Amino acid sequence: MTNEQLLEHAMEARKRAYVPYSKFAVGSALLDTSGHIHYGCNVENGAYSPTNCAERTSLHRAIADGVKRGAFAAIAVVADTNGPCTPCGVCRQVLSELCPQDMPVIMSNLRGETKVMTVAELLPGAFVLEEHKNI
Ligand SMILES: O=c1ccn([C@H]2C[C@H](O)[C@@H](CO)O2)c(=O)[nH]1
Repeated sequence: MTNEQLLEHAMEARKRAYVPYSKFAVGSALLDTSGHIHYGCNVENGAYSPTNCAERTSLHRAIADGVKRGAFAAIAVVADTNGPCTPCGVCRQVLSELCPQDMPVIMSNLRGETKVMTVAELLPGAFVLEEHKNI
């Protein structure tokens, strides 16, 4: 699976975004170590705070589908941004807990401007539970 292919899946996922409030559609595609892809899109809510970002949608969906913590290979994120779309702070924390620290996060926009950073690069000094520190 190339970065470009995973981004194509994120573009597909983006079409499913539920964004009546911000109108800002985000798509993600999360590749697990078995080769399965888990789609994510942002899902907003009239009470605002229940809104879920695309990245967390795909991560939580994968966990609910039985993927274990750490068994992820890459995630692609795309939105109509000026530069590549980067995950918010909350999503960085969730990525940090569930994914390998060296996992690539492939960020892009609709013009195909792409940047790749690892989970650790996106959240230096992340909060880590004591029981996760030696894993
Ligand atoms: O990386 C990001 C940044 C924002 N959003 C969503 C949250 C909200 O629905 C909308 C505007 O912030 O975009 C994501 O899904 N992923």
